[in-house]
Amino acid sequence: MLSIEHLGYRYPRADTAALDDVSLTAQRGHVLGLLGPNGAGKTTLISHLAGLLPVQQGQIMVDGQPLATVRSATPTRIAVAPQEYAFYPMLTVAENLACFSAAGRLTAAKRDERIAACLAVAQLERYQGTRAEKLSGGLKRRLNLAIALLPEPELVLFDEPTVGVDPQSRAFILEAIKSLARHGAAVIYTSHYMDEIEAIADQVVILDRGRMLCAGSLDELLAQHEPVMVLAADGIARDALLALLAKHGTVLDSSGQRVSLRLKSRPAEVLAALDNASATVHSAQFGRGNLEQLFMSLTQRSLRD
Ligand SMILES: Nc1ncnc2c1ncn2[C@@H]1O[C@H](COP(=O)(O)OP(=O)(O)OP(=O)(O)O)[C@@H](O)[C@H]1O
Repeated sequence: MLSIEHLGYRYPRADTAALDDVSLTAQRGHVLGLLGPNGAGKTTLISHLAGLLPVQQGQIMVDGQPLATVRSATPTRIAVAPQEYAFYPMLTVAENLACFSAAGRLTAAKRDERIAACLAVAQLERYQGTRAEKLSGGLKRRLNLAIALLPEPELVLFDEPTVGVDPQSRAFILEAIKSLARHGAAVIYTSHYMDEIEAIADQVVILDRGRMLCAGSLDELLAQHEPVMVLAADGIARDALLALLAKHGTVLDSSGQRVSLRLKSRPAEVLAALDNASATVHSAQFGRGNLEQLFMSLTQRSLRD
């Protein structure tokens, strides 16, 4: 449905590009997860799709037509749930929805139907009469979600919708977004939480400093990389432990005697080497890595830096 080709963007007077040669596609019925640390370019990408930034380099097409053409012909096909709260704080939940549905040029009959449906999706029925400014952080995010969904968009963009949200609302928002894709929308979801991307995304793009590091399904991405071992050992000095493990792979992360290692050797060889060095292994897990470890192995940095 959406195809971005070789997108590049540099903010006025910036030294480096915020986006550099980014190409991706988003399909109906799928969630595309855009994972990257602070400053990776996620918001810049979403801002392009929201029509807030002009295309400087490359192109963005929706069903074969330039995005700008689609946006001006049928603006409601694409919706954005931005990072900021996008509603009127002084109005109640119901008034906000009425106001945004009027702005979305829905017919009166359709308007009532959509308001009811979006209240239900965001489970905000109980809060219809509450002024938006009085809602908790999680409920405010849910109001953002309800407003974004009012016009039944075909492509929905979520820019870190769970920032500052309690765990219950977070789980709820993720589930609502997944169900949106199940009902046929194309969804782009940005986050710097790898567990959210792992939970929600059918396809994953990892962005860093404006560039795409890799793209594919979660399984494809994780299968391309060597397995990871996470172990805790003592009876051996930390420096000696790290030096020993460095012979068997790349140390991704370590804290005290707990180490994550991208393996080059077989796990049994690592355990035998530790045994020979009189180390006591308290726990060892072996398997494919996660997105955080993949990011670290590609950049030698943490997603959370
Ligand atoms: N208005 C602006 N003017 C100049 N540079 C900007 C502007 N907005 C963002 N940038 C820069 O562009 C780069 C990408 O920023 P962007 O906000 O898109 O990243 P992000 O992945 O959304 O980060 P975060 O997770 O912190 O929201 C960063 O280096 C940032 O400093």
